[in-house]
Amino acid sequence: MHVRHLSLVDFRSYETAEVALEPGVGTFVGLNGQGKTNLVEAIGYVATLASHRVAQDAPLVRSGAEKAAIRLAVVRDGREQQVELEILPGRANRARLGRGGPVRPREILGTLRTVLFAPEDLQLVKGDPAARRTFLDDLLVARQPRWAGARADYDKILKNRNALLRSGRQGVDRGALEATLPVWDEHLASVGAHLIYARLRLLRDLAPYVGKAYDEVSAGASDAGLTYRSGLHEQMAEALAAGEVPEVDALQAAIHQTFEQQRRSELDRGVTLVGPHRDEVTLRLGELPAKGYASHGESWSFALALRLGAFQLLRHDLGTDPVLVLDDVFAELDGTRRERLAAMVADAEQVLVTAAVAADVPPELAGRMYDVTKGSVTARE
Ligand SMILES: Nc1ncnc2c1ncn2[C@@H]1O[C@H](COP(=O)(O)OP(=O)(O)OP(=O)(O)O)[C@@H](O)[C@H]1O
Repeated sequence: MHVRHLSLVDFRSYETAEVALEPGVGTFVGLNGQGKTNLVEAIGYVATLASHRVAQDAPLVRSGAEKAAIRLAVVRDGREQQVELEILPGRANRARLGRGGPVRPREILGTLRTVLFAPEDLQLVKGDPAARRTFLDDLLVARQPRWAGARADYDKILKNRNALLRSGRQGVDRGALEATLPVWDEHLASVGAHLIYARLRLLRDLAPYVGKAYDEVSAGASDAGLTYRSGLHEQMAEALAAGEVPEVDALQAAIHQTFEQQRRSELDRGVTLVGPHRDEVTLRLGELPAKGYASHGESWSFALALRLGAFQLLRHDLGTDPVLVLDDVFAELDGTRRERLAAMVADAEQVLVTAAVAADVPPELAGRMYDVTKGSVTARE
């Protein structure tokens, strides 16, 4: 798939922008702070309903404006679909597909698929477990948008269960608490088991692509791997770390069993200690964890391999390429990695690149150039 046109109103630094795009490579070039990343951030937002840079929506709206709008024309297998999103911080966003009436924002997920690689991705390797959980869960949704609903349900259940446990610490009658808690245990175990199951299947499918991408980026046989580390009881945790994918029922039973083991700690601490929100994915190079052991260059290669692995998995699953976005990454890579990356993505249907200096982008990947200067985007002839 590819984006044929991008329109912005009051998004970040843009009052308005109209950008015609083409399949193949498009490179946005401009000095720092001119608005290159803002363009690809808007495209990524339509694909994921989230920014790769900020957790809140307010910074996405041009300072002084009340709302921002992004409109895209997306082409898949020769058919074009219009998708429009209005961002209203503090309120529900509004979405529209084609010429139809408003739809719930979640319904536009799947219209556009993107894989975005940015300097922030180094945190996938060096950062906290939350970054890797988000990577995995975002990829679940990119693969099958219905997982967005399960994720939201899980977050709600977790919030309610935590509130109940906290109320226990604040002196609410423990009898009443212990009568209500099983209801939330049941909800959490049910949705949580499905989420863990989906993550395990995703990891199993993704790992070979990541291993292959790592070897291509680093030109070596490094045995890059992914391991699921679960807070479930010991026997189950060992099985999951070994790459087993149990049935949902078995995972659900394991969550209940671990709740029983952890009951006292949960009541004392007032927080849920069991479930997918406590699990983690570790990245390995051979037997060593990447975090804390990998060199700076190896960490970059791993981050890149995760994104390129995701790209290959989606390409295989969907039968069409997601739009690949390489935001500001060439300046971070050494010459060899730059060239290997360029060779690896050259056959993607659409690659959007941002760079402060055109010379950082390998010439074979430069494609169509766009100059970005404060508030305007101009395609070079
Ligand atoms: N909500 C907003 N309202 C107005 N301007 C904004 C808003 N958010 C960001 N900006 C401006 O957008 C600019 C940053 O744009 P962007 O991040 O796209 O830069 P860039 O061209 O990718 O730069 P670099 O090469 O440094 O990464 C900054 O000048 C910033 O002040």
